[in-house]
Amino acid sequence: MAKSIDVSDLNIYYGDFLAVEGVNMTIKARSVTAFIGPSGCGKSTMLRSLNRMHEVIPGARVEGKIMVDGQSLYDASIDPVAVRREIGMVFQRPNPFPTMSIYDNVLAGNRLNAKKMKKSEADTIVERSLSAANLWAEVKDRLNKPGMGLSGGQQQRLCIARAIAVEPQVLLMDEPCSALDPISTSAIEDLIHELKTDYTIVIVTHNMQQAARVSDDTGFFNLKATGEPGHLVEFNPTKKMFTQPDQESTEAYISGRFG
Ligand SMILES: Nc1ncnc2c1ncn2[C@@H]1O[C@H](COP(=O)(O)OP(=O)(O)OP(=O)(O)O)[C@@H](O)[C@H]1O
Repeated sequence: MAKSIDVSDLNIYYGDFLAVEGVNMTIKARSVTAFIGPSGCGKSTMLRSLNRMHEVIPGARVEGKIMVDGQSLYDASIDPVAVRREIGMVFQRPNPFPTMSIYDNVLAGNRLNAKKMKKSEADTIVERSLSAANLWAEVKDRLNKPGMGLSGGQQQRLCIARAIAVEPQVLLMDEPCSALDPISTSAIEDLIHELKTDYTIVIVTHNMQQAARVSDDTGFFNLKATGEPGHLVEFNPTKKMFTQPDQESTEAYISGRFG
């Protein structure tokens, strides 16, 4: 199910503005890759280019190549809607659909994919997804209650359940814990650790400790100067990155000397 992603010579634009320049990296299947770097260096932009969410913004485009298990993501024959189904996304703020029950929230993506489901099939998907998101035990007796009635951390796990209900190959997470308290953050980090046995996970985080705790590989992005495009300074196994980085600027950022 999980897929690897090869990025080569990637430039990412908003209209004429080159936001991210010249990225090369390989994201391994069944692993967690973290993107770190100071504000505005293009981490979220980079993440959104990996499931073609970037181009939803008028004028936004990419140059270069992204290969997902050998298939070109931006090939003319590829349907971006299908890509977004296979490469799911979890956002900074938990965003359950406010009028839907917990049950219906989990199934929202499956229902968008149109085909009619039997009740038993739907029940199975709901239980499997909520269990995988470590939320089943907490909500199994109130599946028909509103998703918005859950705590922030539970809502974020509900959003992760919704993302995995459609059985994606890759999960992109854009600062998934930034709106959560430390206990909920720890629950999500444990979950990320478990999910990587089945999924390729890419996470943007401002939290160095979190990157060190959850990821196998880390990409450090930076700006050469204000107004310049963001670029990938270093991409290495997280252990190496946090103990013996290749670049001085990585060390300065990680040790809190800038950004
Ligand atoms: N919709 C947009 N239209 C135009 N420019 C944008 C848009 N979104 C982001 N940018 C610009 O692209 C650059 C990279 O932004 P991005 O949000 O990817 O950075 P980031 O590293 O994720 O920042 P942060 O850590 O603050 O979330 C910035 O200069 C930003 O102003």
